[in-house]
Amino acid sequence: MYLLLDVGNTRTKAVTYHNGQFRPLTEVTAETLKDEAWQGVYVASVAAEDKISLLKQKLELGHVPWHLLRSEASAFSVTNCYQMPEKLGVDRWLALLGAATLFVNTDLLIIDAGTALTLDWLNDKQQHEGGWIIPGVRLQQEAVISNTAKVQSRPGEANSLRLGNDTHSCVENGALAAVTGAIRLAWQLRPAKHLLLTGGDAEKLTTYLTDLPVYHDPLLIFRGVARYINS
Ligand SMILES: Nc1ncnc2c1ncn2[C@@H]1O[C@H](COP(=O)(O)OP(=O)(O)O)[C@@H](O)[C@H]1O
Ligand SMILES: CC(C)(COP(=O)(O)O)[C@@H](O)C(=O)NCCC(=O)O
Ligand SMILES: [K+]
Repeated sequence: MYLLLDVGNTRTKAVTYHNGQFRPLTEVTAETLKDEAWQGVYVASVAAEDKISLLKQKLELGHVPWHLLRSEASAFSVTNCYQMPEKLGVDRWLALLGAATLFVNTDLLIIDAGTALTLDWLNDKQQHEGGWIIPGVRLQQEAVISNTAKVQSRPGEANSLRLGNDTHSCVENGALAAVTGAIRLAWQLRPAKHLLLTGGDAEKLTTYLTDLPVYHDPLLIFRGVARYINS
């Protein structure tokens, strides 16, 4: 049994991996992990470096081998287009590797709706063609709130594209419009066979993209991690 961790800028997601099966863990504490004989911990982290050593201590898993994954120029017949490949967020790299297990040699637009919203294109030769990074749904709201005097709102659950009629609804719905608008522009500029969506806001966003071939997969990054375990 392996423990897989995806450490993002907002929260840490965890799954167990055994015989090709993923099982999400809702609680990740020393107490909930202590009874398992872990074969290894695989970590995809875009957080500050010191966060991992703290996590290792906190989870009391110092005796288990930890593997910190890094973005590469190429692996598993997938290529990374960055001139400095290690600079591509490892979550984005693993999402590309995960996507290529679901749809082999297929044009894909891969979107991770996390703290930031990342959009990456993978072509049918499994070459990463590049992408975009924009503020995610919550950051869109925070950007306006923290840089203006009179938008005294608080980031909330953006749940509608209707025209707002007070500051709060204008900020919330505007954030959703910015994100879904960027996704639609991405699709218009360069459509693909499928639009793969993952991340904390993925489920919410699918509601506004029902006319596009959206494939929602909460495990996308972990599918990428599993390729390193199986290799
Ligand atoms: N239980 C939750 N805790 C925190 N954020 C959540 C939760 N469920 C959905 N979200 C949404 O997910 C976003 C973070 O997505 P996530 O993929 O976890 O980010 P990251 O990978 O950057 O840590 C938040 O901005 C929030 O809108
Ligand atoms: C773009 C990201 C911040 C997204 O991370 P997240 O919002 O999901 O926590 C992360 O992939 C990252 O730090 N990337 C490094 C820069 C790059 O990908 O070019
Ligand atoms: K992420």
